[in-house]
Amino acid sequence: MKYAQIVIGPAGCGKSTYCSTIQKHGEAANRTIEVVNLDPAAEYFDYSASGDIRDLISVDDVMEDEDLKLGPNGGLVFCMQYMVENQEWLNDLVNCPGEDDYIVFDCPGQIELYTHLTVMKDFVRLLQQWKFQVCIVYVMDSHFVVDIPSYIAGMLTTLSVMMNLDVPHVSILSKIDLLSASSRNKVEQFLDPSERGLSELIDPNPWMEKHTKLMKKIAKIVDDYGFVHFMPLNITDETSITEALTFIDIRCLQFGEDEDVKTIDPPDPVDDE
Ligand SMILES: Nc1nc2c(ncn2[C@@H]2O[C@H](COP(=O)(O)OP(=O)(O)OP(=O)(O)O)[C@@H](O)[C@H]2O)c(=O)[nH]1
Ligand SMILES: [Mg+2]
Repeated sequence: MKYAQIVIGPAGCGKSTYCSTIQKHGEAANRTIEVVNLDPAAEYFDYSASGDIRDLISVDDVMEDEDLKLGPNGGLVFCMQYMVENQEWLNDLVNCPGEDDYIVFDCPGQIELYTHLTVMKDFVRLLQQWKFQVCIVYVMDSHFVVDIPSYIAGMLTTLSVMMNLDVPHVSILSKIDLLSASSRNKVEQFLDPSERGLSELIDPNPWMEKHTKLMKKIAKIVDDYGFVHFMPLNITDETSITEALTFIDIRCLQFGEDEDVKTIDPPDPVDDE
């Protein structure tokens, strides 16, 4: 079996940093984790890439094409589509890296690629056809989830990606090391709410009664179904990196487990109400 983490998330959230952190962590543990750059507009990353979409096509190539007349965003989508249509090149790319078949794909930061366009779905299906066990690692900057409404909004974005891509999934909260102590406490509270759940953390707002009610309902659904699993990642703390990688390996990829056991546990059943 082969394993693939597809690392996605908004621009600047820390995807490339996550990839290099995981690769270095693997090296220290004597484990080979290949990283492939799939961002055709990438300018800087500090991992050692065993493959790079820019060897096939780059956004600059596309934007210079006088027939296509595409800007940076359209150009990027074009590059991704071009890549999945070039299956032979892609197959060589995923077969090329070293002996171990554990690949982390560093993807672009354009959210539409994951929420409603089909190109990443096509990419996932190709990897599955090539016998990869695939999971999505959705990176989210923890600074954007330090209050309850944004935390819930973050969950909903993650949920829409989950529904579009339809493979095991974890959300990594990045840049935890940069949070103030009070913001870190808040995030910890959201991640591990009391038994009464996330919905109880929402303060009533008399000026936005309807809005508060809606948020409580959404939070209740999130509580009940446990749809989205957020995992904090502090890249300065080896224990935190180990915890994140272990969660992904075991819960999302079944890496290192018996070949027979390949299913993810369904969420706990809830009553219809
Ligand atoms: N301290 C700290 N800095 C981080 C962390 N994650 C990312 N950064 C910094 O945030 C900036 C953006 O990080 P990248 O890893 O390039 O983000 P990205 O998601 O790959 O960005 P795009 O590819 O442009 O979408 C860089 O300056 C990183 O050094 C983190 O967990 N801790
Ligand atoms: Mg990047």
